[in-house]
Parts: sequence; structure tokens; C-alpha cells
Amino acid sequence: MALVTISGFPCSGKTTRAKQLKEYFEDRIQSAEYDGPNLTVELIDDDISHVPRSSYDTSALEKPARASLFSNVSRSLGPDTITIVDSANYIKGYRYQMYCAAREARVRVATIHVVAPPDKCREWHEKRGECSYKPATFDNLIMRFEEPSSMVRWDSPLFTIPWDEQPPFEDIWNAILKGDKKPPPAAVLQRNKPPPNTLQTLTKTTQLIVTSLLAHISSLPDTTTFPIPSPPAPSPSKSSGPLILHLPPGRKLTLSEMQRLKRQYEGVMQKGQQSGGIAASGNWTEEEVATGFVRFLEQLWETN
Ligand SMILES: Nc1ncnc2c1ncn2[C@@H]1O[C@H](COP(=O)(O)OP(=O)(O)OP(=O)(O)O)[C@@H](O)[C@H]1O
Repeated sequence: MALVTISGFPCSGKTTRAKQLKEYFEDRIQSAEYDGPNLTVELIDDDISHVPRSSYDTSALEKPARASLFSNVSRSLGPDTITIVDSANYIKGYRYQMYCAAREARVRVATIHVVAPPDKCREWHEKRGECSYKPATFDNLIMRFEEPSSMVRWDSPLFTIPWDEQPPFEDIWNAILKGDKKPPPAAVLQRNKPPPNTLQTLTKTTQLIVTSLLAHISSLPDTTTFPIPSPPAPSPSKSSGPLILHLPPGRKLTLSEMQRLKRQYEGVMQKGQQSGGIAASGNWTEEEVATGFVRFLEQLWETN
């Protein structure tokens, strides 16, 4: 359903806000007025991703830590989940990466910037005692913080929550439930590929026709027609008669010519499928392939 990314200075109150949001979302989901899908709220944070505060001491430690958090986030995203990511999320490239994962999962996004002045964060950090950052790491994280911006698509919609104000719960709820869904990246919108056995039907049917045609010609060298065997052609009882291929007059067909024409026809069918052609539905039957192949060959031989 949605990805909610929390971002902020170290010890700025990100977990405090994340927990408040989780509680609010769960209350809404359980309320009598709620008539949406059955949603679960998942909180993904540094602790469950096995990312201790010391991971931020060096970039060598931070890289795998971010990867671990990212893989937990990706796994959590889904149509029935509100995923809240409670971590520093201070690098805009990293927020972009999560935004892309959300687009691929076709879920809505929202960014929460938890704002507290550095001195306040420091004061809370000293009071907290446990789960501490090294002083240099704490300062570094503040210095390197890349503030979210509502001007960039991966941070928007952006909700800024000052330390001494209540979060705009209702607005955030509406954004993740009713806001625009960002379209998945182009690379994810693959063209409809024919189902695997459709390609198999195509190549198997054309191969059967080519093989039996060449056998037919070698046993009846003067023949001018070839009745397509059934299957793949419709059986005579179902239609007006067998499907007949009219052969080019005055010349002998060879295996290499037929193999080339077979490949050519298969290419046309697959291109047609991609651009909404004969089998845009993605379902070729043996009959359709056989009828199409006969028409293709006859038209070609007529014009050459
Ligand atoms: N708005 C607030 N008002 C007063 N105290 C707060 C506020 N937000 C957080 N604190 C205090 O600051 C401390 C750190 O809060 P919290 O764990 O939510 O921060 P954090 O940003 O998640 O920290 P970290 O960077 O370590 O993950 C807590 O002890 C909490 O009580």
C-alpha cells in the first residue's frame, strides 16, 4: 500500500515519530469507519536490520548496513502493508533507491522529515545514554545530512514535523491511502511477453508444417497443393475442409528456403504480438499459427 520514509538528524526523534505514526495508522485501520483493505503496519528500523549505531562510524560499515535495511524494506513493500522506515535515511540517493523500490512494488510513498535543532538532538542524545553514537559520528551525520525536499519526486509528498509540534496525522494518512501512485519505472513496464508455451506453439506448428510439406513434395514431386495435416489445421469436420497450401508453380521448394520462410514468419508473428497484431491477446492456437503461415507463404509466393 505505502512506503513512509522517516528522515532526520541523529537522535532527533525519528523513532518517537515512527511509533506515533504506526499507532495512528493501526487505530485508523481498526476504526469502525475504515472500509479499505486489510492492512498491516510494519516498522523497519536499524535494530531489526541488525544495524548498530556504530555502523555509521565508517562508510565501509555503513554500506552493508544500508543494504540490510534496504532488503528488509523491499521485502516488506506490498499492497497490504504500510511500511515505515525508521532510520537516518539522510542520503538522497538512498531515499531515491527506496522510492524506486516503492514504484516497482506499485505502492504510494510519503517522506517524513523529523526536525529538531542539533543542540536539542545532542541534549536528547546525552540524556538517552544507551544506543549512543560516537561524538564524531553524531557530528558527521548532522554535517552530511541531505535534507529532503518537496521539489524532488522521491521525497514528495513531504511532511515536515518540527520537534515541538504534532504530526499532521490525517494528511499523512490521506497521502498514503488516496494519494497519487507513482508509475513504475519504464524498465519495469515490460511489454506483454507471449506466454512461454505460445512461442513453443508457434515454432512447433511451423516446424511440423515445414517437415510434412517437404515429405509431401518428395513423395509427390509434381504436386501443386499441400493439405495441412490435422492438427495443426482445423479438422475437416469443424470447417468446410482441410486447410490447403497452394505451392509456387514451376519450382521445387528446398529445406533451406522453407527454414528461412519459417523464421521470417515467426519474426512477423512475434513483432505483431508486441505491437498489437494478430495474437496481441498473447494466445496463439495451433490453428491460428497454421492458417497465418499458409496465408503468409501464399502471399509471398504470389508477389515473387
Ligand atoms: N519531540 C520530542 N520531545 C522531547 N523529547 C524527545 C522528542 N523526540 C525525541 N525525544 C527524546 O529523544 C531521545 C531520542 O529519540 P528517538 O529515539 O525517537 O530519536 P531517533 O532520531 O530515532 O534516534 P536515533 O538517531 O538514535 O535513531 C529519546 O530519549 C526521546 O525521549
